[in-house]
Amino acid sequence: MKVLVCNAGSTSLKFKLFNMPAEEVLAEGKVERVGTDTAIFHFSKPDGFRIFQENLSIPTYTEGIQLFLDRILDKENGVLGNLSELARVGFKTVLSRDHYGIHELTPEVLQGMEDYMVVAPAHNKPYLEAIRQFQKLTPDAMLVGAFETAFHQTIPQERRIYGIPWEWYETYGIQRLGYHGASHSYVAETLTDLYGSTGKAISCHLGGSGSLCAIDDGKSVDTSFGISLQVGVIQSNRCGDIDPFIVPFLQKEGLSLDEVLDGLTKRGGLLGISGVSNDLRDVQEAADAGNDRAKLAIDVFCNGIVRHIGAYYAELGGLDHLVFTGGIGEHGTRIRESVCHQLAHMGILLDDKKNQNCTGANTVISRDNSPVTIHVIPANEELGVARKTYAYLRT
Ligand SMILES: Nc1ncnc2c1ncn2[C@@H]1O[C@H](COP(=O)(O)OP(=O)(O)O)[C@@H](O)[C@H]1O
Ligand SMILES: CC(=O)OP(=O)(O)O
Ligand SMILES: [Mg+2]
Repeated sequence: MKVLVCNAGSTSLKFKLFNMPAEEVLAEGKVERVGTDTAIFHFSKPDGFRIFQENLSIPTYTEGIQLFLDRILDKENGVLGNLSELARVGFKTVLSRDHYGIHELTPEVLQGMEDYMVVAPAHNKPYLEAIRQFQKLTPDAMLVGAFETAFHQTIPQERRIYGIPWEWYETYGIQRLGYHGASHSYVAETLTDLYGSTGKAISCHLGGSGSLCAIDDGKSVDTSFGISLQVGVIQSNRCGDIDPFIVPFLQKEGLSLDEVLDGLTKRGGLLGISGVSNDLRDVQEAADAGNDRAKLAIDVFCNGIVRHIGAYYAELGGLDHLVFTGGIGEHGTRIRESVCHQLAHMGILLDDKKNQNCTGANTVISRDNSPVTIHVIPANEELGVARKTYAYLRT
């Protein structure tokens, strides 16, 4: 059965086409910097066929999806004769009111995504667009959503509950939910495959969005995202943790709620502090050229990671593995260096050479005598979604 997985990230669009249940990858594609004129397209097949294009104008996710579909349908180098060969399309969806785990994307589930648009605007919007595009393009395929919150259901209540009136929790379900479940669970599975158990681990998924997850014996026991994806470490253009009273204060100063939300969700984070870009590569380049705000943005980003690792170390009561994953986790050599050097006193001892030589593949980058083993594990969120999409039984 051919299963296509669509991972619409906040800055990127990733696809993997699987032959299931063999888990054979027939083709994969990635569009980076969606929504810009400097988008980058990668496409590859197991036979070695590769495409790499830079400086493309990809204003929306719809264009990015079409770019990938054109490639898989290409007469010469494609892998499908027709889109009707796709039996199922799995989406790494974020959240839908009252829906956790794996669901067929029925009108009710899509309505639940609409209902929660306000807490996940950078994610539910592109997913809804992508899902509607596939409803038209592949009317016979089953469309399935693997909602990110499922992995975090094991977080104990004292770390889920906010200090808010109890009826807000009961009436509106306001509590920490957590995201990046496909990535953090893949980290847990990979550590279990390598060591027989995760032990006490912290997974740092750092990409367009960033979240950390404390994992104890394979289970999520805390995470830095909340009910929304706006909190925790600073994100590429979202604010991360802030004092909630900034919102009414700015309103009182004359800004409308829409203006405040626009600032927090689109003009904050790395972009807001640096004033340069939401892409760490650009921010690093500016910092190297002497831009002080760019340097500060990187320092704030690293400090958030350090602070959360410290908190989770305390909650876990120790640490066996520290894992970096996601676009920045895999390629951000200097971010890993800065974070680990600040944590050497906790037994997180980086091998600088191994860190510099790491190409983003599955690698241990700690010193041989480091009490905590430090890993780079490339994210493979699509595999888990493919497995769940394939196994889904229509109810
Ligand atoms: N070589 C690199 N050095 C530093 N950062 C990088 C590098 N390559 C990618 N990144 C960062 O990774 C981010 C994208 O992460 P990714 O997890 O792929 O995206 P998304 O969050 O959209 O799913 C980019 O915004 C960029 O900042
Ligand atoms: C939740 C999620 O996957 O976010 P992103 O891809 O933006 O990191
Ligand atoms: Mg992502």
